[in-house]
Amino acid sequence: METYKIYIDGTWVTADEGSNLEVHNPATGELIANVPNGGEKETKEAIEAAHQAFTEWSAVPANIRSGYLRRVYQLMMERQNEIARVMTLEQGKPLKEAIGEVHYAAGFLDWYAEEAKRIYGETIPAWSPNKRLMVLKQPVGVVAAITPWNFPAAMITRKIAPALAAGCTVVLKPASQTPLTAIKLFEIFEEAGIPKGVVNLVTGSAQKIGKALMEDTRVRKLTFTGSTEVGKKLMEQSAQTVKKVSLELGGHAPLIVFEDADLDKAVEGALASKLRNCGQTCISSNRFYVHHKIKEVFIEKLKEKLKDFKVGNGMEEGVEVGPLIDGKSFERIKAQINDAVAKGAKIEFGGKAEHNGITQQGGYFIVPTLLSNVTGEMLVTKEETFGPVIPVITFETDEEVIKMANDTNYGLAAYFFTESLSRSMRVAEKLEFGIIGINDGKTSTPQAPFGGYKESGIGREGGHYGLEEFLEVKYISMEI
Ligand SMILES: NC(=O)C1=CN([C@@H]2O[C@H](COP(=O)(O)OP(=O)(O)OC[C@H]3O[C@@H](n4cnc5c(N)ncnc54)[C@H](OP(=O)(O)O)[C@@H]3O)[C@@H](O)[C@H]2O)C=CC1
Ligand SMILES: O=C(O)[C@H](O)CS(=O)(=O)O
Repeated sequence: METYKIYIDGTWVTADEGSNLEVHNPATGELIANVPNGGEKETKEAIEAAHQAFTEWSAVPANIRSGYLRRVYQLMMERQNEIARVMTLEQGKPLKEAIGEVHYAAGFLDWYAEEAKRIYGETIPAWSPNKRLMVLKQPVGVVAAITPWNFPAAMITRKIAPALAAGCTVVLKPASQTPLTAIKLFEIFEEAGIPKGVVNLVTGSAQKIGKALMEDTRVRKLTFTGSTEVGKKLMEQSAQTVKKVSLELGGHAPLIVFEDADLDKAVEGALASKLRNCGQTCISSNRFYVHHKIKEVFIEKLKEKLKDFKVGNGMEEGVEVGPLIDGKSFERIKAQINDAVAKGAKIEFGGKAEHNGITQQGGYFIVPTLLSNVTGEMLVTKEETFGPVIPVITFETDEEVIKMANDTNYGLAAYFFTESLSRSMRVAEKLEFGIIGINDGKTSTPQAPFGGYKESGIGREGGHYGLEEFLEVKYISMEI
């Protein structure tokens, strides 16, 4: 069994106490690797390394920084199969989807290699003839990045690429379920020649690492993707030293199928948004609002398509829906299905929780489950599902469905299908979500701003917006 190391100040090291964290394959339950169980000591060493490296790295000319990012992009694309295989082993997503994520993740390096060269300031016409006013954009400093297990590569590069482009240095804590993909990326950062201390990787106790990062005044920025619950905790902790924060948190996306929708397009978009990563994404549609006049035909079309989806080990050819990440997720989703049925929902497809039992060398699989007769009292319409469950709720008027769609504390993504241009603009403007898909269930791309309203987060990642999160604005007034 291989035991990996963490990367601090340009060196691969073990954890001081020598203890390790186990990494398991969610499709089989088997132990696949050990990684260091780092804590306060390793985190402080990583912060010191990033702090020492910041002065030099922030002074590296933008085109040189851009060159480093471009090299990382090239290496990621050259090693995409190796990275994808590790990702499937530790996270479970089908290999084809893992390759797609590596391309998505590398796309942030490609985009920010260019953005690094365009961090413009400005001059402002002064009101006094003997003054000159200007604005500089400068890197915020040492960045703490904490990432989730559902996109083990993309959530790292979506943070590290703009941070390095801006001239910041980084300490990363990846999710404990998926550290191996992070290690692969740091091998590439090292191979690309990124100077020591600029990027640092610590695996281990979330609480200890998080506390050390949040308490340290040298850390000037927190960028986090994960649950709203943890995001709130980190936001509280970062307030003690007034860190800048970017938070990409939970979601509960509505997907609306209007009476005039192209139903084949709607079915395709619904399944794309729902079954990507086995529904374990914050922008997965969680509530399917279907106009009452087309509900039956929509459900029949969905059922026809669902029959084609093969559930299983992501390493197997043709598998399109892998396992859930762990037993906790499995139990939550089973409870949501059982709650819905107990309150009158009908299982139109799936519902079988194929639980081989992780203790008996099995994984946690749930057949994509289509529920009809769903009402607002059911857990599936309130709690983030993070799994392959499709609850269908009917509606009659535009006003009614917009009100239902907005009735959540989340505000990350929303989708709707209609062939009407005027309805598209009216509904898009009224939906209280940061990401809107119109006849489109696959919205994520490196060049666009990703982020949410309300308790889905603060700030944006991707596009030129993502760079601003790592920059300070300095105003200079000069008397001449
Ligand atoms: N917005 C999004 O993109 C995502 C949202 N989620 C939501 O979060 C739920 C749970 O998923 P999960 O990955 O466990 O998300 P968490 O929010 O629990 O974990 C996300 C990251 O935060 C770390 N973390 C957890 N607690 C702390 C803490 N107190 N201080 C510092 N870091 C901490 C985790 O480390 P460790 O792994 O060591 O616990 C992990 O690296 C999902 O069911 C879903 O609802 C999940 C993934 C992505
Ligand atoms: O599309 C994406 O980038 C992911 O859905 C991000 S998240 O689910 O981890 O927020």
